[in-house]
Amino acid sequence: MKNLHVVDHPLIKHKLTIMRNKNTGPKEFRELLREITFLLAYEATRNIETVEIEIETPLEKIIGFAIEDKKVVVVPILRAGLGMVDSILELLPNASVGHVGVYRDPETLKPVQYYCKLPPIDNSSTVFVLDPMLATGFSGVHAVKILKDRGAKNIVFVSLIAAPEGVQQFNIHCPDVPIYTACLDRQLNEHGYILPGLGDAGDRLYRTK
Ligand SMILES: O=P(O)(O)OC[C@H]1O[C@H](OP(=O)(O)OP(=O)(O)O)[C@H](O)[C@@H]1O
Ligand SMILES: O=c1cc[nH]c(=O)[nH]1
Ligand SMILES: [Mg+2]
Repeated sequence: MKNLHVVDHPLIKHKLTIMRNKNTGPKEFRELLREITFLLAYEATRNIETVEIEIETPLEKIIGFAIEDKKVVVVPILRAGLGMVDSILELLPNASVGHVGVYRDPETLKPVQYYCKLPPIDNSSTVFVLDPMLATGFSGVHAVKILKDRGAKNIVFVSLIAAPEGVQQFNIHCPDVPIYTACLDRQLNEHGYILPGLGDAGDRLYRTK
């Protein structure tokens, strides 16, 4: 699974364990998703472009670096991806944000798109697609296809938990898209839920069940 980057860190493991606990409520769940996304983003943004800029310290002139975050587009997959946006924008304050609304048909597990609003994207954009759960991978691959159709060449997928089945979908359909995740879980159950997972991320964020 060469496109997979599991960000292995004690802070992430600790926070993810609290998120997985069925007794953790929505306030703490949302806070932890924001915190882990911040830590994942540190790794996922490792290759974004910088330009050299001249500045003056109180002592002398130096050539420093500035990130080119105006070329960055952040795309949460609704709904659950929304819980990751604020924290990545803290690191990339000038990024544009696009939204792709997709839910899984509970029978077929195929993605049903109900919304898409994207800023201008071209082959110089770096696009971070956000979704806490990569289960079958159908929703993620769907979002990546939309972005490629708009001209994106440099796409990074950021998730909290990935299933082997979802990583395999990416390997087949978009092997050029790296996946950054906090954990590779064991497998999917017969309803397409990740085991051990954390349940339905959207429902836990927004208390819809
Ligand atoms: O990899 P997949 O099998 O496609 O599953 C992952 C998708 O399932 C969840 O969305 P859901 O359909 O529950 O919509 P929601 O975020 O609105 O709850 C999750 O947030 C992902 O988008
Ligand atoms: O385990 C899963 C699988 C898909 N979507 C979720 O929110 N959780
Ligand atoms: Mg859901």
